Parts: sequence; C-alpha cells; structure tokens
Amino acid sequence: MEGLPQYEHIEQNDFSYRKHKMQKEEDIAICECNFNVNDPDSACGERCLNVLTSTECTPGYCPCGVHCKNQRFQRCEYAKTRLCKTEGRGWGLLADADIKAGQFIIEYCGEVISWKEAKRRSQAYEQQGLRDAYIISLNSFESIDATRKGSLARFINHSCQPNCETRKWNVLGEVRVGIFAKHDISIGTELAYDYNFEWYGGAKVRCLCGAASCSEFLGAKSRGFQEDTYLWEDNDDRYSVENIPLYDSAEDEPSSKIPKNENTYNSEYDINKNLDYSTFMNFGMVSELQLESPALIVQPLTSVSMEGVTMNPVKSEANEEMQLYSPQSFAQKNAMISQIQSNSTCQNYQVGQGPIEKKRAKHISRMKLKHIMQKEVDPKHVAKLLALKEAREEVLMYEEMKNDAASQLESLYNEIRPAVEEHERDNQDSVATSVAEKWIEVCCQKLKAEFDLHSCIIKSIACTPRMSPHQALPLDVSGMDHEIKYLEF
Ligand SMILES: C[S@@+](CC[C@H](N)C(=O)[O-])C[C@H]1O[C@@H](n2cnc3c(N)ncnc32)[C@H](O)[C@@H]1O
Repeated sequence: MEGLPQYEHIEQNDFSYRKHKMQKEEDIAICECNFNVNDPDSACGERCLNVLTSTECTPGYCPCGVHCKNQRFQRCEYAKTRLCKTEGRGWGLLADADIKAGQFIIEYCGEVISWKEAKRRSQAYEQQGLRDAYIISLNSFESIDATRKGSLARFINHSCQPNCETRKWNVLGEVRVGIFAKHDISIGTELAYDYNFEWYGGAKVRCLCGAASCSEFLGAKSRGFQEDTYLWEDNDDRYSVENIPLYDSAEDEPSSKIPKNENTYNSEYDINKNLDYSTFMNFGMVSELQLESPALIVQPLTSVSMEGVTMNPVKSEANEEMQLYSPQSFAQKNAMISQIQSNSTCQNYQVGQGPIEKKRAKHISRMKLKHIMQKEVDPKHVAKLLALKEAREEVLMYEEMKNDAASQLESLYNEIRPAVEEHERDNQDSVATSVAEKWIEVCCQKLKAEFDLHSCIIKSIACTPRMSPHQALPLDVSGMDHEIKYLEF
C-alpha cells in the first residue's frame, strides 16, 4: 500500500537469533477429546484439556486428527482484517468481517530476540529516528521484534479501552502471542489492545485513542513514566506537551468503568489490568546527550564558601528552582556533594557553559536529579580531601566493604550462571526459588554496602574539615580525577 513503511511480512516467528525449540515427545500434551460428527465442539473445542491450558494440540498426536480445532496458530486461522490509515496514529488494522468475542484474530509475529538484544535494538531504533515501537515482551528473557519482520498484527494500535487483548499460547513447545477479541467486533471497526506499555525513558507519546478514560500518554501508568517529567520537544503534536498529567490509580476502580456500548472501538470498557506482558518500549535510559545540562539543578546560585571550599556559581533558572525548594545551607552542601559525585558529566560544571534552553530548564526533572545523583564517586579521591585520618580511614573501609560485596555478587553469578542458562533454554520464566533467594540476598548486601559507603562519604564531607592547600595529598588532576579539580581551595 502507498506510503506503507518497508518491512518483511512473515506469518511465523523468525528464529535467526536462536534455534526453534524441538518439542520432546514426553512433553507433548495429549487431550482426551473424541471427534463426534454431530457435536462440532467435540474436536478440541472449549472443553478440550489443551484448550483449557492454552496449549495447542500437536499434529499426529491429537485423538481428533484432522478434525482438531485447536491448532489455530499453526494453521494461521486468522480473522479477516485490512490495513487503514488513522488520524495521528499512523497505520492501523480494521476488522474486515464481523468478529466474535474470544475469537483468535492474528498472531503477533516477529523476530524472537533476547531481552538484552531488544534493549539494544530499541535504543538503536530511537537513534535512527524510528518512533513507532514494535517490540513486545515474550517472557522474562525474550521479546518479539516486529520492526523489520512481522505479521499484520504489528499495525494494531493501542487503546485505553480496547476491543482486543493479547494472550500467550504454548505451540509445539514455544510460547506465541495472539491477539484475541475481547468482545464482538463489527466489520470496519479498528482493532486495538492495551499495550500495557512500560515506559523506560526517552520520548513520551501522547495517546490518541480517544477513549473516555484515556491515560493521555502511552505508558502513563508505568512507574518510569510517573517518576519522570522529561519532555520531547519538536514540532510533532504527539511529542510536544506542556503538562504531563499524573495518573491516579483510583481511576481504575471497577465502579468507574461501566460498559456502555460494547461494539465500538471507543466504548467504555474495563481496562484489562491482568495482561501479563507489556509492550516493550525502551527508548533507552536518559543518556548523557539528553541531559544537556545535568549539573544545573544542583549548582548554587551564588558563590559559596564552605569550610575552605569555594565553588564558582553558574546562574540558571534551574538554580532558582532548587533554591525555592531547599533551605540554602542544604542546597549549598548538596551542591558540593553533587559536584564531587559527578564524574563523567563533570565538564558541565565549568563556568561559562552555553545557555540552556528556557523551555528545557523549566522541565528539568526529578528523574534527571536521580540520574545525576547516581554518578559514580571515587572514594579514594574523597578520602584525599579529608583532613582527619579517622575520616579518611572510614571512607576507605566502607569502600573495601562495597568492593567485597560486589565481588561476592560476581562470583555468585558465575556459580549460578549454568542454572540461569538452563532455565532459559527450558523456557521457564523464573529460576529455582533457592537460586533466586540467594541472588536477592547478595544483591541486597551489595546495595547496603553501597549505601553505607555513600552515607559515610556524605557525612565526612559535611562534617570533616578539608585539607588546606599545603597539606593536600598529591592529586592527579588528569583523566579520572577531574571530578575534584573544580574544587578550589
Ligand atoms: C505497534 S505500532 C502500531 C502501528 C503503527 N501505527 C504504524 O503505523 O506502524 C505502535 C506505534 O503506533 C503508535 N500508536 C499506537 N497506538 C497509539 C495511540 N493510541 N496513540 C498514539 N500513537 C499510537 C505509536 O507511535 C506506537 O509506538
């Protein structure tokens, strides 16, 4: 069709990334159905044990033979659909015949890739300027990417009041994702399901589903979205938004969702909260590129002198915002800590940096602050700044404890790696509980050690006198040491 972006049409998942699983004979589920000519439902209808467990019958093993009705994915028994151009949402898919409630409409096909590869690809797609997201999650290890290869299901848009839903089925040992009708759909109606979007950062996409209870943005209910207010600025209306509404979970209370008209796309329909997979829309974590002026929100407004340490001021709107929210003394100390903590982005601290866009500064977010605060700090360099021997020793001791915890975690991972990989091969969504518990315990230990180290650093910086210039231990101000060269004695 004219204007349709290029992609390869497939009707079976593509397994270039890994081999298709071979179903072992002992794993084949055989139902107890008996074909009866007078009872159409007898050949693997709703009562079939396999249907009840969302497993397709295996050809050659089903007692109903060719009459088996439970091989819809394998036989591509799709509903009639056709492409349409929507307003503002790109291409969409319409029902080209009446569809019954519960009917299998189409399989979401694409390339089966690892979760890591999905993350890498989604970042690459964003860099290539591709805005439509086609990666969905298959299980905790794998995703389906329909960007380059896919079925017509890749054109189904999102709605906050959907007429379709996704379901996972076991087909010959592999999990496959199908789009099913939530209720009767009449010919000509656009198909839509709730993407259950997980927002990981990057551009926010305004939802144009038109539903009465629309959450206004794709992924608006996901945690990442709620914690961030970063906005994409350009001329596309979908991406240029002044106010991001915060989602109130009370809106999902059943009492507020009373079905009105079940047959239309925009009808009041309960949001399917139980979808167990989410559309993968990872535009990448906020990158250094996006954090144009990350230091600005933690810079003090005026020149600050604290225990012999002076920092040069950088004036910006964000400074003023920070001052509004915090008592000055806290802002000053916080600014200094952040200045030390910032490592890779320290160039941004230099006096005389370029002006920041007014609009951007207005929207500097909590999430950005969070990311800045997570920058690595080098405890050894902090220790060198401290005048008290005890304080220096304490920082170094906590650093050692943190390093111990990190190496413990690494060796545990090496120990359990075979178990994790084995489970992945067997397509289990989780590893054994004992392994998971051990993993969580060591992760917590590492987090605690990091927390202890950072609180010790903060305490030391706030309460310990700093070295005078002539006492200062030799500092290498090149390369990795640049995070402290902006401290002036
Ligand atoms: C799986 S694709 C759907 C097909 C897409 N419309 C196309 O033209 O190829 C998902 C993308 O469609 C767009 N989209 C889907 N539903 C939308 C909605 N309700 N509002 C705005 N954009 C939507 C978003 O850009 C999203 O990343």
